[in-house]
Amino acid sequence: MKIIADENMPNAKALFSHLGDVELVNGRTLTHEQVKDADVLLVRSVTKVTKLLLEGSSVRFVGSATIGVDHVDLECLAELDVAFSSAPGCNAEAVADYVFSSLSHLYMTKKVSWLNKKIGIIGYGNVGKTVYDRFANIGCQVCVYDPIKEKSRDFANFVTLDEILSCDVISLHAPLTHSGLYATSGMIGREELARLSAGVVVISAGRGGVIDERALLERHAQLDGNIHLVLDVWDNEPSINQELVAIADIATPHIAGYSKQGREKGTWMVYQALCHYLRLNLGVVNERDAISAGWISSINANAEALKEEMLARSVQAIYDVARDDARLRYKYRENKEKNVFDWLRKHYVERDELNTCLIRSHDNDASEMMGAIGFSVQINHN
Ligand SMILES: NC(=O)c1ccc[n+]([C@@H]2O[C@H](COP(=O)([O-])OP(=O)(O)OC[C@H]3O[C@@H](n4cnc5c(N)ncnc54)[C@H](O)[C@@H]3O)[C@@H](O)[C@H]2O)c1
Ligand SMILES: O=C(O)[C@H](O)[C@H](O)COP(=O)(O)O
Repeated sequence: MKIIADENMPNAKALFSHLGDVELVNGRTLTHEQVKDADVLLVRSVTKVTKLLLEGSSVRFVGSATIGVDHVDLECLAELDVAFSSAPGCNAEAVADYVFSSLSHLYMTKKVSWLNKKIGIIGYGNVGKTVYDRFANIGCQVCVYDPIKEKSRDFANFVTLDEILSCDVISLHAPLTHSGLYATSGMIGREELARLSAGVVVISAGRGGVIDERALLERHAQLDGNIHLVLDVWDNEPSINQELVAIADIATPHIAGYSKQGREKGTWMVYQALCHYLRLNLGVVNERDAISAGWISSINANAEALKEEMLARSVQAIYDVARDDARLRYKYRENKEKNVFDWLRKHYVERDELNTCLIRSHDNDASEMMGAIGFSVQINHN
């Protein structure tokens, strides 16, 4: 069996080699010629899986080690009778870590406070719910807009999009969709942006294309720059708008989900799906071996510090998003790589998730908050 896999898929050779010959390729530039005699195609979000790529090939199974599936033409796969599987939720914890690291950065560098503010989330899927639960468990006033999930029985504080737009922090976690009643392409346009108040924090870590970037630049100018932008996803990646980079508080190259565990889990989930498709017993490699435990470190929570500062400094000890923002700005300035955006992603130094770090504390309140924000917690009774 011939398996073509994106070279940025961690552990692909280690996991899939017992199933067939694994060839690693650049997913962004993949052609029909390269896949035509493959049986299995394993991709990440940079590969457009279309009729053009697959028609006339021997590919029978496509796996995407990602949460988002907007790069895959699912109708075409069904038409060609090609099985498909993605990795729902694989990096939801990583994206939530990104959100809280960004808020930590804004607090520590500009004293932008979020703890007692109104938080609005767009999209209540695996990522949105993880982010929502963290805010809710910390004790924040949090609401969510998800007109599709609202109809299910999930309990959450569902509100209108208008109400979300009046919040102090808005975090976007909807997929990119172009059709249907609730299509998200351009859903945060000029009209919606006009409703944002000065001082708002907007975090975009879902997909580029959900916010209208031109309108965002205009609104930023209208508010005299008094809007905090945290941008991980962009229109037209990998050629991103440098005007927008310049005004963003945090600009990163679509790495919100790039924790070591999140990326490995993506590969592992696709591996499981392929084994299932091939009707193979999954015993050959177990999950414990496929996903790193992380370097379990521990932090003593300092309950004396201000709560928001304690949270911020602890989060930053494990993942400080400023490192990714600085790297992006430096690399674009230096501009020696042909494709800075993809280079940064390919050479990303993964980080561990907050949950790989154990918080030790005598203080119950501090422990509870640290647990709520994503750490593992051990309460010290002596
Ligand atoms: N930046 C990153 O690294 C990164 C990492 C993971 C996921 N993502 C993106 O985040 C998206 C969300 O991830 P997820 O795991 O929560 O996906 P999911 O499929 O579990 O959930 C998506 C949610 O969005 C809701 N939704 C759909 N249309 C909506 C609309 N018009 N308004 C509000 N909500 C709407 C859906 O009902 C669903 O509940 C993914 O589609 C992916 O594109 C980005
Ligand atoms: O959808 C996802 O899972 C994320 O956006 C993912 O982190 C994208 O990473 P890529 O596949 O582009 O490496």
